[in-house]
Amino acid sequence: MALLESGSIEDRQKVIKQIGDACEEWGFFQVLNHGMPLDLLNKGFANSHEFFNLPLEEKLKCKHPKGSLPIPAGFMNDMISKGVPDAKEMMFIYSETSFGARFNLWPEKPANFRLDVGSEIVNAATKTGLHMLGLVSESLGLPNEHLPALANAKPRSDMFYFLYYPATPDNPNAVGSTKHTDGNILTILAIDNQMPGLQIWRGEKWLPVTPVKGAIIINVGDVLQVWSNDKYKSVTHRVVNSPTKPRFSIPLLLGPGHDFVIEPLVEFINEDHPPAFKPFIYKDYLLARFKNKNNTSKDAPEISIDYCRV
Ligand SMILES: O=C(O)CCC(=O)C(=O)O
Ligand SMILES: [Fe+2]
Repeated sequence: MALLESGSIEDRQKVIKQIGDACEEWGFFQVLNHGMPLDLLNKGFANSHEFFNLPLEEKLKCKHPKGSLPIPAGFMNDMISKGVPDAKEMMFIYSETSFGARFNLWPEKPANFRLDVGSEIVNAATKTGLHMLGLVSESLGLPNEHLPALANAKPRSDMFYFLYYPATPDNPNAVGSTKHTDGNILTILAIDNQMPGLQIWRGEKWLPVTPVKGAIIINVGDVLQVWSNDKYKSVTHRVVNSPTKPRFSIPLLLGPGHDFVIEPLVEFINEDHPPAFKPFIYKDYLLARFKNKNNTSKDAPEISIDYCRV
């Protein structure tokens, strides 16, 4: 991304085209010189290590009672997919401008968690995410501000996860995040120490994403797939645990307005490309996905964006 600031107009166009090609072809890409200060990311991971290393009783102090919320906030260690527990723990935070901010639960330890994470880091990551969305907007031939403006309908639905995938020496096949697509617009993902484990589904097999030092990973979510009328792909991915090393990651799921109607944008509809999706209210989709995730039955159907197809 350094070329965006310092390069020629042609350099800038080259970077924008690379972003567009990656969104179309892979749904995932990595970015260097992304503008998210590395010291803030380090501070985020320092807080994450300290929090997840606390005794379980301490972490459970910021867990919402089951069923008390439409969508969870705070600590979670009992996520389950099709009857199999996810081998991970999570601290789930809504950004200050999100509809869910009032549900946040903050740990007492680490002492600075709320200040460091809740304000400074979340705000910087949101800014980086909106900046990336502006470039994605350009890559679709739209003005830079177009998609960020659509994303900005209040109240927002951004979600911020702190994820911890423990080492699983007794289970070499442990899966911390089971296969899914992201339901939001764009995900901005930081991975501590370039730990492997993230895989994307491509060509009928799992391909590893190998994190580059200092890079953040960006991936297309379902909403961007709908807005672009299937041009950009929200790609299925998962995370497998390591038998020897714990893994820490921090994704920001940049979402649209909670009450916003999502549908293919007119710019991507023409005779050859009629609307591929029916309009839907974002929160309805979000809630359906969460309910589905909490359905512990092995035969639960998977709610994906395909449910919204015409
Ligand atoms: O931990 C990761 O690297 C990715 C997690 C993920 O895919 C998600 O939370 O949606
Ligand atoms: Fe994901």
